[in-house]
Amino acid sequence: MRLLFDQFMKKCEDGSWIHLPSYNYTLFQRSQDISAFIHAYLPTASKLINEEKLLQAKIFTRNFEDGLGFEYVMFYNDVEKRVVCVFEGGPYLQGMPGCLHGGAIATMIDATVGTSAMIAEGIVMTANLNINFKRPVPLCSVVLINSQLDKIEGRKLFISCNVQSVDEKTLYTEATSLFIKLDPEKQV
Ligand SMILES: CCCCCCCCCCCCCCCCCC(=O)SCCNC(=O)CCNC(=O)[C@H](O)C(C)(C)COP(=O)(O)OP(=O)(O)OC[C@H]1O[C@@H](n2cnc3c(N)ncnc32)[C@H](O)[C@@H]1OP(=O)(O)O
Repeated sequence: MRLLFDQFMKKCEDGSWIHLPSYNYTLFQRSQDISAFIHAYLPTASKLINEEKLLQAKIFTRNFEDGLGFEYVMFYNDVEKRVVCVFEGGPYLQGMPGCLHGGAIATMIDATVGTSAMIAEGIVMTANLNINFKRPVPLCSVVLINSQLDKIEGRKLFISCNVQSVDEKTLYTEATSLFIKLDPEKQV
């Protein structure tokens, strides 16, 4: 993983790729920011959310001890509208023995295509995620999640994605997704 990280960091030197910052925190630093966001964009949901519990909120993929869960780093290429995630699923993400849980793969795909969508259009939500699991991903192996922004139609963003082995010889997973840019005028 370190080797791949270094290779991508090298690609960042000429500015063609950007190393996306890790976000081991909520997207908001202050509780008022979280409340303001939810009331603005998710007014219906906000009525059901316990504000005290909200203070304990953490990003799902950053909640395991180092090396045990989701280990990943993302890079972005603006010209190609691509996000690449270098991902190693740790031992706590096991599904079938020795294999990564499909839900963990789906989570990382969602996070990668979601990052693509957020970079393109800001506040978005996943409306649809279609995944074909073609080969089992070995637990604790490093894989590349490649996402590509295919098109934007109004508030809709179509993003495709695949998960491959580092040598690109094995295609583990393919996915397509639809994200919707949230409209604060709508009562979602
Ligand atoms: C350069 C450095 C920058 C660094 C930046 C780094 C940033 C990193 C930040 C971290 C990123 C982390 C990413 C994590 C991503 C996780 C995302 C989730 O899990 S989210 C959690 C999981 N997701 C949720 O919980 C979402 C729950 N769902 C919802 O809230 C709502 O359904 C909605 C908001 C998605 C759409 O509602 P609404 O706004 O009322 O929209 P409408 O109903 O009006 O539809 C608009 C159009 O879309 C169509 N369309 C819609 N849906 C579908 C569909 N399924 N199928 C097909 N089509 C669909 C619909 O037909 C219409 O088309 P048209 O007529 O215009 O042609």
